Amino acid sequence: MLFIRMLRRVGQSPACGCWTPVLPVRFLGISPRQIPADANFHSASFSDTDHPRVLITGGLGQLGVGLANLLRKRFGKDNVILSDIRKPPDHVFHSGPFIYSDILDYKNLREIVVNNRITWLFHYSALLSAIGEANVSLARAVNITGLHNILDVAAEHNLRLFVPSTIGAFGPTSPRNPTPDLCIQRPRTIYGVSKVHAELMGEYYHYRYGLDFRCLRYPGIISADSQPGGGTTDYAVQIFHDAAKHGKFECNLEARTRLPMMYIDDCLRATLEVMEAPAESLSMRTYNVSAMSFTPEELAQEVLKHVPEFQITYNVDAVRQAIADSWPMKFDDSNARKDWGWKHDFDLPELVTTMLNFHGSETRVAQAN
Ligand SMILES: NC(=O)C1=CN([C@@H]2O[C@H](COP(=O)(O)OP(=O)(O)OC[C@H]3O[C@@H](n4cnc5c(N)ncnc54)[C@H](O)[C@@H]3O)[C@@H](O)[C@H]2O)C=CC1
Ligand SMILES: CC(=O)[C@H](N)C(=O)O
Repeated sequence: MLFIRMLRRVGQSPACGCWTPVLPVRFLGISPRQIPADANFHSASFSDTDHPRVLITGGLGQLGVGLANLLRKRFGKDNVILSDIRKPPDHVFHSGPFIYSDILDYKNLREIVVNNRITWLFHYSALLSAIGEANVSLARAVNITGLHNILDVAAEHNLRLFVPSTIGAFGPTSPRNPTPDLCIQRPRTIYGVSKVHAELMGEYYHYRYGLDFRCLRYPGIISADSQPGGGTTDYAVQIFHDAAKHGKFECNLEARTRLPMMYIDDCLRATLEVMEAPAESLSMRTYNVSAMSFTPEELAQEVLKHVPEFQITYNVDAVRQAIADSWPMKFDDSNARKDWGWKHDFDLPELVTTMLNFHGSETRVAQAN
């Protein structure tokens, strides 16, 4: 009887159309994860004056360390825990809290969340598009089973959860120029399939259990001081290194392949902004974000303005090319701009100047030593 009375209290919220989480998830007979009866339900929330306690999974990849730096500046060093299954380099280990966390180990995840009173979770662990095609079963485990663990731990402990999606969540039957937020999504990679799954599961948990799920579809991200982890857009990172060091670059995509891209500072700022946006401003839970779109040929032209001897040649990788040909050429991110004021800072000329300045100064230091 008690259970039935409690169920009756679960209502429809007029603002978001989602189920109000009157009941802790474990009281619903259809809980996302069976929790032992004696377990505490940690509805860890923080007041506006407190800082969130943050966990970043998969934090040693291309994006995680930069995100930790940004969040630590905002919330304090000790409030942001970086985690991964790999051993951190010295400078990362000494820059703030680091912890081992395998997202496939649910008990380990729960222990970390409880012991550290985590309130915000940024879920960065994944196998990217190209490496995912080379190892489908691992990609399925990490990107899909791992995500289920993350959703459950976030729902049980009332966390605000950020999961990045990607331009790779679209496929050849999606409109490609531009690609809106809502359209056909039939990706042909395990990476893309797992990211559509993440978008849908996150939104389901939001409407069903009241999980504060937030998701951005990132374009290809370009960073100077971190290496990409096996994606289709990796060429747009490597080109700067090779241009500064060798004055030439061999590209694994065709010259005409147009893809949406973004400088890492814009990407991480967008991530923090959507996490801090008032819930009422979010008309959706998954947004496209974009900054620029270019082809290898156009990028090379811009590099040439700074490195006059620069030469680009092409040695196309068939797997990556097929993936790129199925992805958006240009992203429509008007909803992000309208709802929570998204605005990028870096267009192609600023990106190229910034990247070459970084690599140029690194090369000069290396030559001097
Ligand atoms: N870098 C980019 O251009 C884009 C990235 N994204 C998304 O952003 C997120 C972060 O991307 P990157 O940093 O580039 O990825 P990355 O591939 O560089 O790093 C992923 C990290 O996940 C970790 N990992 C793998 N298996 C794990 C496990 N079982 N438990 C815990 N960690 C595990 C790896 O050790 C690695 O450090 C990913 O979800 C990715 O899909 C989305 C679009 C573009
Ligand atoms: C765009 C992405 O998601 C990633 N960089 C990849 O190329 O797989």
